[in-house]
Amino acid sequence: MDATAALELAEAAPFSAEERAAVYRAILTRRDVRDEFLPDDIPEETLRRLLDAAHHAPSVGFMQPWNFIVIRDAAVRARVREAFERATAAEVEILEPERRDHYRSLKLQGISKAPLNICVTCDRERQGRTGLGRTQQPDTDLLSTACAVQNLWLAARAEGVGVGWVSILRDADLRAILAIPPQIAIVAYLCVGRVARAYVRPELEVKRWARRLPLDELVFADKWGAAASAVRKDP
Ligand SMILES: Cc1cc2c(cc1C)N(C[C@H](O)[C@H](O)[C@H](O)COP(=O)(O)O)c1[nH]c(=O)[nH]c(=O)c1N2
Repeated sequence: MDATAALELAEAAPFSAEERAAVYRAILTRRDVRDEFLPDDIPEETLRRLLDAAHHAPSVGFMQPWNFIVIRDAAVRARVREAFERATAAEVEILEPERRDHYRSLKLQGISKAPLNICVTCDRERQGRTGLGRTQQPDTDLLSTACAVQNLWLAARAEGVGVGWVSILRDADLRAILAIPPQIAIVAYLCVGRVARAYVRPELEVKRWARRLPLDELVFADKWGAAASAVRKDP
């Protein structure tokens, strides 16, 4: 092994029971927040920690393809909100007729209520047109950016900050409103703000739109479709 690199290895022992519990608590109680935002601004230090958590996500070839457009301007958010309304109208049209009223009753964004919005983008050419790990799987830059979003989302939970991901937005609308150049992909539009309360279960489950699938039906052993009885329910 490269002796200089070996000097950079540090112990990677398991966390203490308390630390582990905190990590799993963040994972299990993270929610997509739409309506529980408080109006208080997020302190700069907190925002910086959230963005730094995102920036420490894994990325293909250590590409770090992300950028974060932090949006506080109410006028910009109002334009995004209008774009959301247009996109919702289009989405409702393609739903089965019997689900349309249910869909319309759901709250699916907090664009104006949250004091802060963040648009997370992916520069698809940050390391040239391909790069380590992307030759066969070119979309791994987008997947890396999604990892950054998840890091931010989990860190936000620990900070008492709610995050809601809004994808009911036409790419062209967001691109025009935020002046995003063509080679940059839009990955996520997030509503971000302090929250005092959050749903215990996913809001879409509480409101009977969907339910959590049983994990056991999703885990296979060795090949697609083979039940994995070896994966125990209670770790
Ligand atoms: C890529 C992507 C895109 C969206 C979402 C999530 C993700 C990962 N979610 C949130 C989604 O509805 C939510 O994660 C699930 O319902 C599960 O709930 P919890 O996140 O566990 O609270 C979401 N929610 C919403 O109200 N409007 C939206 O447009 C979207 N879009």
